[in-house]
Amino acid sequence: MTLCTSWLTRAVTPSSVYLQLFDRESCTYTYLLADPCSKEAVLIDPVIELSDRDATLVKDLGLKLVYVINTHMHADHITGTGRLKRLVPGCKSVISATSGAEADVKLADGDKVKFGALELEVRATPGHTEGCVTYVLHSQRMCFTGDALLIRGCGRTDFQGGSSDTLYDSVHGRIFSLPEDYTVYPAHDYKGQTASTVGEEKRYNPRLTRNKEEFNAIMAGLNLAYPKKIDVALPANKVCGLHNIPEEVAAMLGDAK
Ligand SMILES: N[C@@H](CCC(=O)N[C@@H](CSS)C(=O)NCC(=O)O)C(=O)O
Ligand SMILES: [Fe+2]
Repeated sequence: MTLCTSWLTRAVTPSSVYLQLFDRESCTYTYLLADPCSKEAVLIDPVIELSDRDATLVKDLGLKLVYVINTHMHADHITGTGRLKRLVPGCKSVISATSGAEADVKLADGDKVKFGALELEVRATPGHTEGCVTYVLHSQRMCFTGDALLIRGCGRTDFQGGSSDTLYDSVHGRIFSLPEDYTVYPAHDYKGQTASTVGEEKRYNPRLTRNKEEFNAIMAGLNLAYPKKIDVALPANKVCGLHNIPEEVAAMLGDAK
């Protein structure tokens, strides 16, 4: 396939634009995916403080942002979804219906998110939260696992309807069932890792290679501190990140109130 915009080379595979972006504060990965021919694009898991960065990138690359998507209702940062809707008029917010959050498009297991010639398959992968989904871009052999599956780890299961039993079944049934060469792109990494593969995680994930009983014990013993921003992030993320934005964030964003 010929590239429609050849100077997009740093971002392009033969038939898709793919960029991994990082938020140093929350260690969140945001992904920009686009069809280089139609220029239709989606953002997955944007962070509110970096919405200007994301909007500028979309503009610079000449992309048409169609959807701003979340893998789940985040507890550790405010989503950039609502703010991006203001910065890039016309794009729609997207999250799973089971997340309990408001959005223009509410997804269910098996739905497809189409942009240009590309398509994300929605796989329900609850357990970290009730509403977690994994987005699979089969044409590029990529999956965006949110906090369900992290590189050599997984999302915690101690709030937002989390359940280690459910998470174990989600990862084994809906992610490890993908072909082993599919690249795994998580929503966070705290150790500087960027991507993995289904095959690597099946072999080397220290939690999910164990049996379910052992996994449940590991998760019950994590003893993690609650995310610092959980009390502001959850109410804000219920409405696409546009509720009671902390003053320092609102001041930085200027128009987000
Ligand atoms: N210290 C951070 C929060 C870190 C944290 O709890 N991360 C979550 C994903 S964000 S909901 C998680 O599931 N971690 C799993 C793990 O094993 O670390 C903060 O204060 O924001
Ligand atoms: Fe999370």
